[in-house]
Amino acid sequence: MRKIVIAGNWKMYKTQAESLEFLQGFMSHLEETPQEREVVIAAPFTDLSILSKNLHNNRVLLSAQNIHWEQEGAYTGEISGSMLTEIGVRYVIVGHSERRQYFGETDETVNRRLKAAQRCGLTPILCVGESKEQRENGETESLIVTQLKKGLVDVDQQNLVIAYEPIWAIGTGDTCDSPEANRVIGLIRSQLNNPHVSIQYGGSVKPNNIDEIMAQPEIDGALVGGASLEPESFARIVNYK
Ligand SMILES: O=C[C@H](O)COP(=O)(O)O
Repeated sequence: MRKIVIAGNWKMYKTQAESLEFLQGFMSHLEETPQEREVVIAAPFTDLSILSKNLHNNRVLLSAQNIHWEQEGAYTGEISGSMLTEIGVRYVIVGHSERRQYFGETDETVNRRLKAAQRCGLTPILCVGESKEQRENGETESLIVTQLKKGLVDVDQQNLVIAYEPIWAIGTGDTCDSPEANRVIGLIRSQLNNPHVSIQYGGSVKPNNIDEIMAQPEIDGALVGGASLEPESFARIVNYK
């Protein structure tokens, strides 16, 4: 059975005070959210602890946006899995295109982070997706197959979510056509050895396109950036029809 997972990725937005203000506006909207939909917020490290203390039930699960592959050590600026699980974090985003583009993330480091997350019981959300240039050159399929093949070496597919995020659709308002997102997600599924892995779509998901995206048979959720920052907008997304 594939789970529906709707995750908001706050990226480098929201102080602690702003994150609590968000919760105040957001939680009441969840009364109408079907129980089987998993709602996740991937907040900056500094917000996770205070959010955890203010989320008194498991209706909203917390995610980090990165994790180091070692359990501890001299790795200035990094965070370990046990530091995250200790404060109640359940998910971690791994291999987001912004980490690949700006911080030197490779399929090999993605693989190490995925395994580290699973070792301490976190569910990783592995991001894959092509750039505009790669799409125009007809490289979408081969790129994604490579990202999966290298990223998933020795990774347990029983505890994994994948997000298909075409880079050209991120933060641009230029959403990938839903049938096309459905097709690529079908291709991703064909590369996996567990048919129950949930696969999200990400890239300019908004209140006005979520219904259409979630109507696609292969799409099991969304990874939402900008539209997850406002309570009403993210609520409309998690409460899609
Ligand atoms: O992780 C989320 C994605 O990068 C999508 O961001 P966006 O919804 O602002 O396009």
